[in-house]
Amino acid sequence: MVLLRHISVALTAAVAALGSALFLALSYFYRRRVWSPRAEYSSIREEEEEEREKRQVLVLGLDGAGKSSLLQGLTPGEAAARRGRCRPTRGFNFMSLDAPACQLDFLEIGGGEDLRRYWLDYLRRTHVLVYVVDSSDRSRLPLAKAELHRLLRVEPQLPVVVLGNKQDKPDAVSVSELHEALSLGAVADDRKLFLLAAQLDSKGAKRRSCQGLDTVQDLLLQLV
Ligand SMILES: Nc1nc2c(ncn2[C@@H]2O[C@H](COP(=O)(O)OP(=O)(O)OP(=O)(O)O)[C@@H](O)[C@H]2O)c(=O)[nH]1
Ligand SMILES: [Mg+2]
Repeated sequence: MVLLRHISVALTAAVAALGSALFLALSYFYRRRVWSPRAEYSSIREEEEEEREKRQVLVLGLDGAGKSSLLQGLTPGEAAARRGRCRPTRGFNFMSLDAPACQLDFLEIGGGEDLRRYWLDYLRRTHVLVYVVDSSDRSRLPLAKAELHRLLRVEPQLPVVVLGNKQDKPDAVSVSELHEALSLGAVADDRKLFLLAAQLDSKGAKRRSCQGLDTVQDLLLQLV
């Protein structure tokens, strides 16, 4: 009887010791995985870096100017096959471009009359404005100018790239005429403002024939 009691006490002690050892091992393991200050610090740093590397490019301009064509032209890979098949944007259109230094997030808001009232809502969150103009749409150049200057008044410091698109069309105005028609000379000297000629729709041809794309991309990477 006494022997049995000794064996039972010994077994209880062994189970208790094993349990404690297991508990200590598990606590140590989870403390290292969950609470390590170094791990927490590095995950915060990673999130911050991810956030810091994103830059938003807002793409605006009247309907039919070529905003979606710009986004398609800049999209690498599969989308290239769909170039030249743009439909009017009924809301917004988004595309990301991974550059070595950062991620460029392009956001196009449709240029139809009903959508233009929303343009201002997106200005404050953006790093660069790309304003696309149909250089051949002569009758609507005054409207394109009025809408551009409305945007410029709201964000006096925002860098702006104006693209004089559809330069392939015979009735397109030249870049200097566009400068005049859009009253770009009246824009404050301290604003970063660029006017580039472009031909963004290649009707299914390769990127090389979409004139202005590489220049636009390089310029944007410098501005953001
Ligand atoms: N000839 C010519 N056509 C172009 C050029 N760029 C765009 N287009 C055409 O113009 C039309 C309108 O282009 P989109 O890119 O859809 O215009 P958008 O500014 O996105 O228009 P919304 O989405 O309606 O605001 C399409 O049929 C394009 O194929 C260009 O450089 N030359
Ligand atoms: Mg569009």
